[in-house]
Amino acid sequence: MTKQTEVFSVNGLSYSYGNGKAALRDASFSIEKGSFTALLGPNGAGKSTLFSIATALINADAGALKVGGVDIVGNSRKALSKMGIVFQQTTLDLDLSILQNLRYFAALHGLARKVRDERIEKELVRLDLYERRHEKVRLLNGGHKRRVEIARALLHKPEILLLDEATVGLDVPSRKAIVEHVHRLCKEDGVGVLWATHLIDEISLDDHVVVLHQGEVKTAQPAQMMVQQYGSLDQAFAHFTEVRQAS
Ligand SMILES: Nc1ncnc2c1ncn2[C@@H]1O[C@H](COP(=O)(O)OP(=O)(O)OP(=O)(O)O)[C@@H](O)[C@H]1O
Repeated sequence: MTKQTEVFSVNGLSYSYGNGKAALRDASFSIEKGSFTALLGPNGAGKSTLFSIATALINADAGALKVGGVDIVGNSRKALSKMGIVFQQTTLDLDLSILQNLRYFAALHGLARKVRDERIEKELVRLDLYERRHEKVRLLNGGHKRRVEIARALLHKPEILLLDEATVGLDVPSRKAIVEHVHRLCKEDGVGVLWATHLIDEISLDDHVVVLHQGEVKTAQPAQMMVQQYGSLDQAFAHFTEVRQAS
């Protein structure tokens, strides 16, 4: 039975691209409401494959993925309405303004004008972008584009926010600002977060960590416990993946 506070779960998930190698193998973990879960894995671990299944781009060969208790297979519309997503590559329209991008997305979700405007204002204010709302997205730097994508992903009030390597290509201050903002969202809004990364320094001691390696979930536990057991997150990661992380 789905726990009341569980906003995302994968259970025995497997997928192969048909080349005889499993991109995901019997992967299981779950995310509670308001929890920040880092999906930590080196390149090729299977993170993007998991995101493709979560967004109904591909169907798993076996196992189940649920969003707010709703199975993505057969109910993808309902499951996706409970999920916000920020992909690795930007999916904003660069020739539209920030506001136009957000309004377009709000329309896709059928938000009424008043609700739409209130939510857009709230998200842009707390991301420090409200004054720039009429600027074309093309003119924004990478960090600000990411902020707009995060604002957009929250407009329909998802229970879970999925971010796939959201800080790739950003400078250190922009990365830090985004990591901090998303952690705040968990606390302030109670949204669950799945944060795919290969960068250990993006993880806080209060987070949960799922280590994915060669398609397998090697461990899923609080960061604090990993540190207690292995001395540091770096050492824990090395233990579970048997590779030292390149910086
Ligand atoms: N379209 C595809 N066709 C065949 N194999 C694929 C395809 N996409 C991914 N793979 C393979 O599946 C495995 C998991 O890849 P995936 O992209 O999910 O990992 P990842 O953790 O997201 O890595 P990265 O951070 O490099 O994107 C890898 O072995 C990869 O080579």
